[in-house]
Amino acid sequence: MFSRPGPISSAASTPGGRGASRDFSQLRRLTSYARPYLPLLLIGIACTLVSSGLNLVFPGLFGRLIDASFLKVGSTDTAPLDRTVLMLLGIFALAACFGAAQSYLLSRMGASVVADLRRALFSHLLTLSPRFFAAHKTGDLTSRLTADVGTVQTVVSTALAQLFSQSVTLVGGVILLFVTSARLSVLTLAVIPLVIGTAITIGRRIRRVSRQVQDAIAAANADAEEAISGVRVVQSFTAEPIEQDRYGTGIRASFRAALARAQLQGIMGGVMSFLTFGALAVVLWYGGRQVMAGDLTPGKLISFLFYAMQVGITVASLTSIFNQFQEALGASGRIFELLDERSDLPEPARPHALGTVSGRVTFQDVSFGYGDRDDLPTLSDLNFDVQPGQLVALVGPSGAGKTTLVSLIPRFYDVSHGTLQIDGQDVRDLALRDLRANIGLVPQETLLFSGTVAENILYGRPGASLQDVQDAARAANAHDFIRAFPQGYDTVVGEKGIKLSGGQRQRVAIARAILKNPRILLLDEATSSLDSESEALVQDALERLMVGRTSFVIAHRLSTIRNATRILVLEAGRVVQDGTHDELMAAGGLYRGLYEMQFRREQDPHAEAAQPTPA
Ligand SMILES: Nc1ncnc2c1ncn2[C@@H]1O[C@H](COP(=O)(O)OP(=O)(O)OP(=O)(O)O)[C@@H](O)[C@H]1O
Repeated sequence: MFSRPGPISSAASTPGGRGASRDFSQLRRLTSYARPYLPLLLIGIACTLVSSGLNLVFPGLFGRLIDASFLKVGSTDTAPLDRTVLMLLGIFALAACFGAAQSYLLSRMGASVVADLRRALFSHLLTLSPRFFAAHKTGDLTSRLTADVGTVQTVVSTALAQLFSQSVTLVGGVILLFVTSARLSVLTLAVIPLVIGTAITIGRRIRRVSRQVQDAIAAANADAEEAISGVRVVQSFTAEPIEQDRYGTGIRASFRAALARAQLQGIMGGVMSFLTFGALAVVLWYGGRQVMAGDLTPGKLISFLFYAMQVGITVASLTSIFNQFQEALGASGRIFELLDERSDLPEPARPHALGTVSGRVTFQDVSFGYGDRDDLPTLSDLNFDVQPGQLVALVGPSGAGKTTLVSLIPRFYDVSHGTLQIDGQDVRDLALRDLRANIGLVPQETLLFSGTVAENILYGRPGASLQDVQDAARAANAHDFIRAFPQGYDTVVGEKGIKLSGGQRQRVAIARAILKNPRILLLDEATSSLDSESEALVQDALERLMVGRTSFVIAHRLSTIRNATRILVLEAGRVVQDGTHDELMAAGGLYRGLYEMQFRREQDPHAEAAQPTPA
């Protein structure tokens, strides 16, 4: 699920001016997600104030109880004891109620904020361009959606609640310490800088090692994800030991880092508890002398000890909350970075209305490069005009740029030079939604989504009637095999459609495109060998799909090439030949060579097995 974190993981906050101001702006941004839940937050804080305040009453009452009752040995008047214990019970009950309300309200706010954040992040991801996805690992993106948002969730829901309650306890506790005994307070508070110092120094190292644990687990997970999704390849190569080794190495690294973290946590726990209890011992020693001298009542000393313990525990937990906040800031940095990612396909400020599309497609002086090889554009000087309803076959050697050309039409990439027009309008002047609503894509690798057959077809036009779905399936030669399934259209296709055969998947994808009814069709014919009956069914469905639409077909089949109104022959990103089958055959050159090679292979599939395909 998680991949190795990208280089951006250094977004974790750093001490110092710029880091601190970035932390602050991140915190502000994070809190902006809490704004819709302000009432929840305010009521939650109010509950926190009440429950923490009530908890602070307990040590004082306890001290009073000791002075009023326990020290009066032999007294039969138990009324003060009864009253105080009743009050204590009442206070504990009230504090518990308010504490529960506080925990629920703040957790609810945290869960809501995080759900909003996840939704915003996912919706935003869907707007980004293929260029972005080519540069980021899926595992890294899903890890931000799950692990990073999860880290923020822990902090927003639990640590935030604790931060409020502990802060109240700390401030109240320190005031009450001074009220109880100013001298003892000074003595006790001298330890606090030591506690904070230890927590911060060791805490920082724990955070570093925690990050190593996370990184190592993320890396191991990325390996596991790859091995599991490619389990057939792993098994067919009997490569299980290699994968076990790879995963084992990652897990060993995470184990070592986890051990180091456990050591540091052990040391921190020991030092903290020694400091806390050591301070209490000193207080007991000094306070005991004051009691003996009659400067302090025993009850007050006990109250003081309780307050000191409360303050000590609060300081320790505040330091751990501080560390959690630091982690959450790092994680939210990774999230905001994605949210700030802008698509490199800007939407026009005032999109032109597209209206009813006839399907004319014009390439004018189009050049295009992916940007990583500036000197070598992938496509150069493309000039052609395709009339509505024409079938254009794209042929050419592997790597010539056929797929790239086709992906410019739905604006998966923007042209580097020139213009690409649909019905005479530059695609960059159209709203992406309008443009893509008119384009149907049937890729070589058919991708179905987990869900039922019907849901997959409906993807083409959500809200279509069952009758429309069935008509589309019929036209795609898919109806009969779907009907033959025990669950019919409700058959679950499995992840990526794994439960269907290759030919069945293709026909469902064709039905989906038919239901969408686009004016322009982009088709990458599958090269995977289907048996001839299945291939004939797919071919027949495709032909029906293409009728009346402008179709660009990355052609692998002779029949498509022959039927095409026009054939564009690409070589190294340029159209080197353009014409009908007959014209190009007569002209000789690359097309004729490719055609004859494929023709020979179709006659005798074994003869040219080692040769590249025409398309
Ligand atoms: N996302 C990408 N980023 C960078 N370069 C790419 C990308 N996709 C393709 N290329 C490069 O662009 C060139 C054209 O690739 P393209 O996939 O368009 O060729 P093709 O003619 O469709 O090949 P094939 O018939 O083998 O599918 C190749 O050199 C390829 O390496």
